[in-house]
Amino acid sequence: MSSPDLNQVRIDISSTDSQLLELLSKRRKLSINVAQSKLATTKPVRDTEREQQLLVKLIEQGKALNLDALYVTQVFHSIIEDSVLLQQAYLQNHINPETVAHKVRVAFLGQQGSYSHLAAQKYFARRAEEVIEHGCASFKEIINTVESGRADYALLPIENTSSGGINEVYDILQHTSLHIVGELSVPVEHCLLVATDTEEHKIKTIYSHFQPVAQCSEYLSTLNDIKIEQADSSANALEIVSQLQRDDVAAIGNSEGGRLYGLTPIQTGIANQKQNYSRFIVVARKPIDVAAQIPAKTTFIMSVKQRPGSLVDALLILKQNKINMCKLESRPIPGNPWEEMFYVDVESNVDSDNMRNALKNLGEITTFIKILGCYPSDDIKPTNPTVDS
Ligand SMILES: O=C(O)C(=O)C[C@]1(C(=O)O)C=C[C@@H](O)C=C1
Repeated sequence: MSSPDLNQVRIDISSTDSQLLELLSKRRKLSINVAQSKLATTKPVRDTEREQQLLVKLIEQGKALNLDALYVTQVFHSIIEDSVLLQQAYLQNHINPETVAHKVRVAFLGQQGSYSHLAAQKYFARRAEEVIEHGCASFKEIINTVESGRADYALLPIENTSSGGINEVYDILQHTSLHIVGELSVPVEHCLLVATDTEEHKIKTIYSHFQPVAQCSEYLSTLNDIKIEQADSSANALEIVSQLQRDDVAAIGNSEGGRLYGLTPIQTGIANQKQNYSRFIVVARKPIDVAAQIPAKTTFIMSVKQRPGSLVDALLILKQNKINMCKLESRPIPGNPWEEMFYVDVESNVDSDNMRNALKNLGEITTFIKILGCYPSDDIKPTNPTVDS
């Protein structure tokens, strides 16, 4: 048998890919139709039972076509995630028409290639056709840029799965007039990046923002005689190393950002936790409404009376109203030694009856309470198909 002609096979592959794209686009239009129908019925966007039925059927059909179950599941998890995000965006635009914009100005920490820059690109890819980027040198500058109207949104990293909460951001939230309008989690894959053809044992100085240093502490402790030089951001570290062009310096950063500065990774996956994620919040001058069909989160801050059990009493109010708390952080209140401000994230829409009731009751027993924002939850967990094997 003569072997297939590569050029012809490639032409056939390209044509099949075009058909796949057309089908994906057709499916997306159907997702919008679903969203329109849910708008009228207020049914939730997510229907995991339907997803499970879909996946089981698709796995079965896939088997008959020689496609393995894992592959089919992965492809359709990604298709369904897109469908959910698309529907959520449609419903959010419908309920907040004033936020629909062709062009948005976004402030973030650092410059091109920083994790915040990559997160901003990811978040706004679905929300605006044009993003005007506004890199800032500090969190204060970011907040100021949005408060003064020079940018529409800011992205702030709030916590990381390795190094925990970012205190400076929590403290800033106590005083800003901005509101949380969104969140997103991005995988943080730290690498050791270099500008020349060098090796790990030759590195004497590592440039990095202090957060990656904390997140990679275990790897860094295995290196001998290393000096850590602090940079303003991860991207700033990449820029310095790119300018120095030395065999004995390296930066901690992500490989995508490194590419922008002509750097190559010599070690990958150097974070303490292999599943290293950063969660960002998106803030704006005006609060938004969250459609009832979408899972929402509300963030509020509160301080309680200095007496036994006051925090427990506050949390019991959430329990009595069947509200799940997904985060609790405490930070000192400047000028009030040993008093704490509590940051609470709950899985609830601020406009729901339960949440209104809880906030009313909390108002009666707390010494201070302020809602920082209500926003769509970023957490789209893939549905598990029940596969009989
Ligand atoms: O069928 C629905 O209700 C949809 O919203 C569509 C769809 C899908 O894309 O297939 C998306 C989200 C739901 O969780 C289930 C299925």
